Amino acid sequence: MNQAQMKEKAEYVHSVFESIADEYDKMNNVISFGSHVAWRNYTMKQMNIQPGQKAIDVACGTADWTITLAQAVGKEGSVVGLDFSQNMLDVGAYKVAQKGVGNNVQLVNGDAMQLPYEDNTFDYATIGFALRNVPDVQTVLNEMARVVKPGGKVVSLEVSKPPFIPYRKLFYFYFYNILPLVAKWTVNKYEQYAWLPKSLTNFPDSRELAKMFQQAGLDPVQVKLFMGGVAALHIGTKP
Ligand SMILES: C[S@@+](CC[C@H](N)C(=O)[O-])C[C@H]1O[C@@H](n2cnc3c(N)ncnc32)[C@H](O)[C@@H]1O
Repeated sequence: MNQAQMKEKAEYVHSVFESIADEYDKMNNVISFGSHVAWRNYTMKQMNIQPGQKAIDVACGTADWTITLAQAVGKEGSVVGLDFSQNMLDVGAYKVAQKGVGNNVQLVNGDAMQLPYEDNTFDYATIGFALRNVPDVQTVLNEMARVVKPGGKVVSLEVSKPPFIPYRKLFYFYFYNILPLVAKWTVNKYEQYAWLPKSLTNFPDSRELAKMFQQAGLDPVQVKLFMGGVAALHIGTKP
């Protein structure tokens, strides 16, 4: 992708999330049949984050993962939730206040492609269901690897491509054909949710993504597939 195409993608993605912020949480449950909650819980167990640690949740959206991280690091720790959609952050800010974690959460309007933090700042950098949306996956992984400390972890939870081809085709049928219709019936939005499957088309599969983690200097890289590979967890450690 050249600079102009990356700019165009970022502007389009920004407009999509600005317009779906209010129903994002509801649709997340509908689209994944609620499974994303179990995937997120599993991920947190694997991360084994400790009280007092520092984390950044990149492209945090409505702050679900940010809040879970804040609860895990406790009062002595701190969490930044960063996103470029102010409407998504506003929904997140309401939830952060409701959950009573406002003291150790900072929600920041910023770009995942250029994190406004110094090298070696955080113990964890997470990104949930958002790598597909960024203009350049490698740049974002490099940025996340840059801002974690040596020994820190970069963690991505993302929709993926099932390795077993017949199952992949079945999943694609649901993702490309049924899902936008479900969105139309549920929240009367088709175009914005037709973006979701499109965002997977050129996205790397779980093996390719693991290589990109390695290219960002992360080693080892653990990979776990969920539901036969419709979603994948990648955890890379900064040496
Ligand atoms: C599908 S939502 C995921 C939200 C949240 N991480 C979650 O797990 O529910 C994708 C988010 O990525 C954000 N995003 C996409 N590109 C971004 C970028 N370049 N910089 C910052 N945020 C970005 C969008 O605004 C949106 O909130």
